[in-house]
Amino acid sequence: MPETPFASVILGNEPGSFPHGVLAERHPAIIRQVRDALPYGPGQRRALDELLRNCAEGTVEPLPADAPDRAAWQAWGLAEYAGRSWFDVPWLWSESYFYRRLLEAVGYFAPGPWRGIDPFRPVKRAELDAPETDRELAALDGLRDLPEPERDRALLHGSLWGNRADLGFRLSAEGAEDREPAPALVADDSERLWSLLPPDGTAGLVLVADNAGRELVPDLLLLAHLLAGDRIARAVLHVKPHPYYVSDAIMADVLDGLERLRTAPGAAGEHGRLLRRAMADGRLTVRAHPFSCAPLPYERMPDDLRAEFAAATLTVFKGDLNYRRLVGDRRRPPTASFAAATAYFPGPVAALRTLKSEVVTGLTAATEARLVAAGQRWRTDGTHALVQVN
Ligand SMILES: O=P(O)(O)OC[C@@]1(O)O[C@H](CO)[C@@H](O)[C@@H]1O
Repeated sequence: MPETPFASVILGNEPGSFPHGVLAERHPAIIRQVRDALPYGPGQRRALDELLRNCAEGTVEPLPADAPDRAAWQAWGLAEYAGRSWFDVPWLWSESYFYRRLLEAVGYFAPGPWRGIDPFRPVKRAELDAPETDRELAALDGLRDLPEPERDRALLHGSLWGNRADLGFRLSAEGAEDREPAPALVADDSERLWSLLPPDGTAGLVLVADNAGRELVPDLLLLAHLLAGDRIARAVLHVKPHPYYVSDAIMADVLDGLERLRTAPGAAGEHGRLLRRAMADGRLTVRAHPFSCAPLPYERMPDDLRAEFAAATLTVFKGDLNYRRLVGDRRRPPTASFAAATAYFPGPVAALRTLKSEVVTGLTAATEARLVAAGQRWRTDGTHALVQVN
């Protein structure tokens, strides 16, 4: 299936641009953070130092011959991009491959004791254990007596704004968490979103998750709320098959999040226990598809994933990176149609995302003009959000 033909693919080779800053500054900062996070041995430290040098000045190197996912990466573009500068290949590709190389450096895929050890786990755990998470969970008790539409809205917005909790983003956006979110969404199709869940409660919802911790917890609460009220019959939660973009959720993070909920007092604990039952009886399943960490737009998804999304009543994509992959990581005007950009998608689809990179579609000209009048930071500073549906 061809990618949307208009608008050029974003590269990271323009000094001063946001993508360039991610490759030149955020990635080295992530390596330094990982180096300090766990007691890695000399071999791992050497490999991390080598990656630090390579990602700033060097070229994309192939994966080792025995890497389990070598064939997949060759097909995803490595065959074409090996030997080129990290800055001259599609930005989305370069970022994804950076995380793959980071896992290589710490021995995540190699036989031995470090296999499967998440280098980002310490930062993810610290966030999940933070007192802010307790406060957010306690706030759920205040929703009990609200009318249903208000509770719907609160839980949807909890999941939406939970996307600000993104540990990679915070590394290069100091104080982002403390900045007030903008009062209005730049696009709001929430009514359409709710209308896609039929009142007979038969819907199957797919939620393509983004970050662990303080984003995944409100995602889980939203699913629990929908299952508890028989608004959906079943849910599938897609997480990443391995650590990615610092705080993206993997299965271990789902288990941590569920445990955090199950052991919380009040309504949060009830939601957690409901989710445990839903997992036991198959109403809630978790998937970790290899394509979830692919360096490609969803337009190029494999057939099995396409069939799964086609069968869902609604698929919800969370977060900035999933948005870039959903609409294509291309330079489009913000008024380009979201419906056209997602026309390839095999079923009803929604995006819940705070804006942390420049890709955006579906804005009205008036909204764009209002935002641009105050500068361009709205596109990347995480203070604005959208709910879009096709
Ligand atoms: O997908 P998320 O967690 O909402 O955001 C991911 C992000 O922090 O990383 C990318 C840049 O590295 C951008 O897409 C965005 O800034």
